[in-house]
Amino acid sequence: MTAPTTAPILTAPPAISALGLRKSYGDKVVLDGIDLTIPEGSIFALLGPNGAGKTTTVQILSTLIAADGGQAQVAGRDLTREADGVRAAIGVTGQFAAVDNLLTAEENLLLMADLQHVPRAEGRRRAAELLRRFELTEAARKPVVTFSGGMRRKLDLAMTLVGDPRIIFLDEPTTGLDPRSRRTMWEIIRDLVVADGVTIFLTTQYLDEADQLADRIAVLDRGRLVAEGTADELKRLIPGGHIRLQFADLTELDAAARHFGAAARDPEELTLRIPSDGSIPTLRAVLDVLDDAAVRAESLTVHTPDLDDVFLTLTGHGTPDTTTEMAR
Ligand SMILES: Nc1ncnc2c1ncn2[C@@H]1O[C@H](COP(=O)(O)OP(=O)(O)OP(=O)(O)O)[C@@H](O)[C@H]1O
Repeated sequence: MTAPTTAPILTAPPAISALGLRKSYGDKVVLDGIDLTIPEGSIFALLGPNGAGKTTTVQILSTLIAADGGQAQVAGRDLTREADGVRAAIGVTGQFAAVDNLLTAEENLLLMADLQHVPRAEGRRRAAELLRRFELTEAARKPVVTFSGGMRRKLDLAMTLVGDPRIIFLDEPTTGLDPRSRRTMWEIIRDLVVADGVTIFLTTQYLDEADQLADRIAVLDRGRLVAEGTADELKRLIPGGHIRLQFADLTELDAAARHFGAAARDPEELTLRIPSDGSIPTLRAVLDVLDDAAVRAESLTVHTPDLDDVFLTLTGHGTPDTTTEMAR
């Protein structure tokens, strides 16, 4: 037998791992056994509707509250036995933010640097760098109370970064922001991973946010993870694809509808929605049927399932807030 010639593959330990996390408030079970493995240098999204248990998960993993059961390691440290070590490695931004509205942006950052025991000169340097990076330099000396929602979120995140954390928890980082500010936040978040190699654990109610940002997504519903994977993997989990045919008038629509038994007919929109996997043979078959029947469609679009479909299928309910926000 010859000795192996290749070096053993060293895989980095996960930034966050959890097994069987549980939490109840009185009779109400909020987390019902959550397992997570999040690799270093990745963006993980915990996606769920209001009240699903997202904030509770962040609060437990960031040592703010204790779980009733299960175990977790964050930055290689045990959550309960080495809580101080966990705190030193993480930053938390979100619904329980530390921004003081009466102070200026700069004062908030310097205060945070002080609290983190960053030496005075280094604190000033980091504050200036963060203000520049988040395009807050001009507003640096203004009280935060005058800031827009987007500026406040940026400052909140900048304050988290003063301590140079390796793992960042972002609890609903773009809730309530207008579409433009959301895009800016997304760019900042992406850049953190690319430029600094940090790990990001974000919670969101927005399917498009998880789709845009996350390497992996877990869907949380009523305290349980109902699915986990990349956005594409999740989309593949479910059927729901269809071909949409648009017609010029009701006569053409009705003529077509007679040939597609399973199709949904929408007389107002003058469309026919035919369940389909979107493959070439099924497309060809649809076009052949239309040709044979001498029916003319104005346009044809193929719809592959998106995260909305996944969410609906997995949880049995939609995310009304998401729909409202995305429709703005
Ligand atoms: N301190 C508490 N005492 C009692 N119930 C609580 C407490 N904190 C959270 N809950 C309940 O636990 C459930 C999950 O709350 P959590 O804030 O984790 O949900 P979420 O997914 O973050 O929702 P949202 O998107 O609305 O922030 C909710 O029903 C909430 O009312």
